[in-house]
Amino acid sequence: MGKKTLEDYDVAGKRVLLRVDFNVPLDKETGAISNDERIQAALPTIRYLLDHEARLIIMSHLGRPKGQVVDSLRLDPVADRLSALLGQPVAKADDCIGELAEKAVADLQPGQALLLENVRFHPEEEKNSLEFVKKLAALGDIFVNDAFGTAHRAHASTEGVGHFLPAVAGYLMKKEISALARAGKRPVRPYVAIIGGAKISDKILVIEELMKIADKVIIGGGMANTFLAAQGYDMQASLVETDKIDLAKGLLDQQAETGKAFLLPTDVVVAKSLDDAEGTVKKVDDLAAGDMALDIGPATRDLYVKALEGAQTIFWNGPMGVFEKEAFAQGTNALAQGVADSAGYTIIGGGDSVAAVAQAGLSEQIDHISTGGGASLVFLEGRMLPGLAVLEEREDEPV
Ligand SMILES: Nc1ncnc2c1ncn2[C@@H]1O[C@H](COP(=O)(O)OP(=O)(O)O)[C@@H](O)[C@H]1O
Ligand SMILES: O=C(OP(=O)(O)O)[C@H](O)COP(=O)(O)O
Ligand SMILES: [Mg+2]
Repeated sequence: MGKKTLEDYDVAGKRVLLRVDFNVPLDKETGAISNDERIQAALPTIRYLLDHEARLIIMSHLGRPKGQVVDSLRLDPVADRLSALLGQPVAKADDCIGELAEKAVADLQPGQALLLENVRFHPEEEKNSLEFVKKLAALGDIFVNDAFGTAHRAHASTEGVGHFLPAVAGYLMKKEISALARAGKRPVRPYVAIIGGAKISDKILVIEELMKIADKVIIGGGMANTFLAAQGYDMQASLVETDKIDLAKGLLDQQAETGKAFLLPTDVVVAKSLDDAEGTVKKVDDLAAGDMALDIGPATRDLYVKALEGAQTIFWNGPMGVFEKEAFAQGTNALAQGVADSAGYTIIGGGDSVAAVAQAGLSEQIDHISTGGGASLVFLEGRMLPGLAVLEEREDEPV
């Protein structure tokens, strides 16, 4: 990795400003944490810092509150879960800057932990505004970045503060980079990449690069709908990003020229509402008014699982459907089983994808479960991660 780590500084008594990605999936009905793997993944770093008598100040975002206070995205339940996992109290401040944060930091003793409120309640976080960065940085003496899942964002708490404090990587950051490097520059081939999920505008551009790097690209989930619309199918009420249809057309043209294997659904599971107890299987040219494509269909499932045969490297980000609802989880489950059965090196990344694989009970059979979806895609493309780039280089041998 070539970056300094938390072991390179004496943290005893110091105020350590730690960025983590506690953007955990929440149950759509109850708002409760539905999967806490992102919290668990940061525990080695948190435990090390507390054991070494740091005054630990933890920062994270949760969801996309767009610069406003959104009560359902407060971090109190996350502080409670972290406290339960650690077996010690975790204080919680109701803001990440200003008097509330400063007071909570001043009260911290060595070996104690504090979680600041959702950094995205301030619009300056995503803008990486200098004044906001300085306020955050003033809370700490050392910056540790363990938020691999957000390392592709150049935000105040992931990148900005790194310019004002000694800045080093945590254990999760280090582990993610070394595991993903195996699928990076020289993947063992055949290499199959699978992309699904809902963050279409964020991730569609990455597909162009993946089409160059991977031997086969499989598209499912919400991402597939925009491509199907680009092929001229009427996706009706499905999640489609209309302003990305032209981009998708361009990618399809490129694919036609290169002949690269690029798989799209031939059938989907549709429903009129997310609350429907079961969906209906339809061919992609057969959707009726009000139909939403919420999962890949059985023929597509078989096609995709077969396409994994013989793969030596598999990377998957983004569920094949709305797996949170049983009626639309079959595509994701079938593909998870296919990846689990593969003899190749397998990586599944993304906050929701990780939850989906855990729900399918298959996490143990995957070589690397990455806490980052967007971040691992950017890394595998060979692009720089701003949250990693800002960390100090090691002068001696790389770790
Ligand atoms: N066809 C679809 N229509 C709407 N949402 C979908 C569809 N397929 C998957 N999703 C949603 O995508 C979300 C995850 O997307 P994303 O955040 O990009 O993945 P990850 O967190 O694994 O990186 C899930 O909440 C899932 O319900
Ligand atoms: O959940 C995340 O990414 P992912 O859904 O791609 O895994 C990260 O916390 C980044 O969140 P963002 O995409 O709102 O910046
Ligand atoms: Mg997600």
